[in-house]
Order: sequence, then C-alpha cells, then structure tokens
Amino acid sequence: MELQSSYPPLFRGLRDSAPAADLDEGSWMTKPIHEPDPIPVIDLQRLDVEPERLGEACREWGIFRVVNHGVPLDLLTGVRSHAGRLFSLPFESKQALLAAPLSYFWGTPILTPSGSALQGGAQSVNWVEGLNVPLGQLSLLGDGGDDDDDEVTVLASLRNVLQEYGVHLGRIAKLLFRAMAEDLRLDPTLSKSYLSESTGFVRLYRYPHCSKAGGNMSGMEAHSDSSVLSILCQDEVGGLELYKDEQWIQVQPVPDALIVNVGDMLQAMSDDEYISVKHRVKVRKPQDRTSVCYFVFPGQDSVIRSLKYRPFTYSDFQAQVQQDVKTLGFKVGLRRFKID
Ligand SMILES: O=C(O)CCC(=O)C(=O)O
Ligand SMILES: [Fe+2]
Repeated sequence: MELQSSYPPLFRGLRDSAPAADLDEGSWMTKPIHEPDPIPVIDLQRLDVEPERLGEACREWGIFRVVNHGVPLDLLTGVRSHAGRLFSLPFESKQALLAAPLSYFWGTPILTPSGSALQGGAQSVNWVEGLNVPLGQLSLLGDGGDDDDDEVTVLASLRNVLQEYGVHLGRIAKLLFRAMAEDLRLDPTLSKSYLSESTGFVRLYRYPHCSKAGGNMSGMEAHSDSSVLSILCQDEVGGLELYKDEQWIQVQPVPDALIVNVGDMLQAMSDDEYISVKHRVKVRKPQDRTSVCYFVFPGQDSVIRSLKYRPFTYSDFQAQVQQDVKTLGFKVGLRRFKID
C-alpha cells in the first residue's frame, strides 16, 4: 500500500523527477552566495547609537538582517519545528485540520482576504505549501475539544508558540518602525496609526525539496510584499533571493538572525525613499525548506498620506491587488496609486 504522503498531490510526481522549467526572468543572472553576503546588518540594541544605518539599509537595500533582537534561539527553532511537524502530517489531515481562522494553501502564496487561494493568482505553480495564521484570532485555535484529541493538541501547541512568537515580533516591528518614522520625520500623529502589530499575520511555509541536484524550481515567484514590514525566520537551507541593481542576490541563512524587508505600505509612507524590495524563493536543494514570515500592516482605516501617492488605506490597496490579479494575472501594486 502506498504510504500516505504529506505533500499536496500537485507536488508528488514532479518532486522526484524533472524539475519544473524555470520561467522567471533573469534567473541566469543570480549571483553566487557571497561569504558573507552583502545584506546590511542592524543591531537592534544599537538602534539609538547608530540610527543612520537603518535608514541607509532601507534606502539602499529595502532588506536587512537583524541581530540582538532578543528572541530566544529555542523559540526561533521551536516555531520552525512546529511548522515542520504540521507540514509532515498527511495531506488529507492538513486539509481537515487547518480550517478557519487558519488557511492552508499550496501552489500559490496569493490569498483572498478570507484566506483561500486566489484563483489565477500565480503566474505558474509556486513550489510551496503554507499556513496563514491571523495573529488577532489566535485565541480561537485549539479550544473546544477534549484533551486526548491529537488534533486539538497540535493546534493548541501551535497557538501557544505563535502567541509567544507574535509578542516578540510585534515588539521588534514597533522598535524598528519607531526608528524608521524618526528617520523619515513622519508626522507622529499620522505614524501612530501606520502600524498595527497585533493584527498582523504569520505564515508558515514548507518548500518541498527537489531531489535532482541542480534543480531550479520557483518556490515563490518574484514579488514585493504588501505589508509595512515583513520579518522572516528561515532554516539553514536557503533559497531567498532579492533583486538589486539588475541582479538576483542570494540571501545566506544565518542562524539566529531575522531578515526584515520593507513592504509596499512603508515605501508609500516614505514617499518612495525606502524600497519595497523585489524578492523570490528558489528551490535548488534536495532538502525541504521551512520558513516563518510575520507581516505587519497599517491599522484598519488608517489613511496613508504620501507626496507620491493619492491617499489610500490598506484595504483599498488590497482590493486593487485582488482585482488586478484576477483580471490581469499579476499584482500591479503601488503604481496604481501613484500621482502622475
Ligand atoms: O519564505 C521566504 O523566504 C519568503 C516568503 C515571502 O517572500 C513571502 O511570504 O512574502
Ligand atoms: Fe515576500
């Protein structure tokens, strides 16, 4: 009898045979991993001492590594191993277990506001499965069953670890955003509503391995994030790449460091001074990759005011992205709101 597979059927046959053709633009221009790579490093405990480093990283790169962030190492590894355990459940169990307010998706990272995969959202298959967890609704997870129920236990322990993780990531987002708002001289009465750290969400990802050495699949196609900030915790496998100066640069996994990137909302708030960096994930290794990404957004109804864009809320932005993806097949993004 065939062993129950944890992989979505879409990935099963292909995973061990031919790598999918890679149609991304510029993949042949990827720079080899630098030792160490050139991504700027921000020491969270020195934000006050050298504030200019943060502004420079956001203007030049739109992405940086954070060290001395105060998240215990065993919490970082704990969150990733929870993700690994969840994804290794049989596919059918994940479909049954990971229901609202969670959403389980695969083949595309583009979801509707209610959490289901947006049809036609991806240009081609994205070699990834994910779990979307709205932090504001964590308390709904894992209640209502008896203690012997395995599924309830899995969800309850996910809730506990993400609650602790969410508090740390909210703290880091607030610290970074306060320093950025100062660097940008944002009006403090406006900037207060520009970050709603408790209503962000966390996404857990597994990128199934590609057992052919030298494989080159698209784990997540090139995109910019719609968030204010995104904060990534990844395992040691690697695969994240960013686009800078017309080249793709591989981001080297560094144990214990977090990767932060500027999202579209922050680029608008900064009048385009900060860059919402274009990035993607490549699957090149014969190992599954696990990553956990925290996304933080502006407060609901908070109007973003910018010299470069007409006033808009995050909901306006999200609705426009959904419409573009449905009708055009891709996200147009900030350009839709630009003042000509
Ligand atoms: O898994 C990663 O390294 C990146 C994920 C990502 O870019 C995203 O979720 O927007
Ligand atoms: Fe992203």
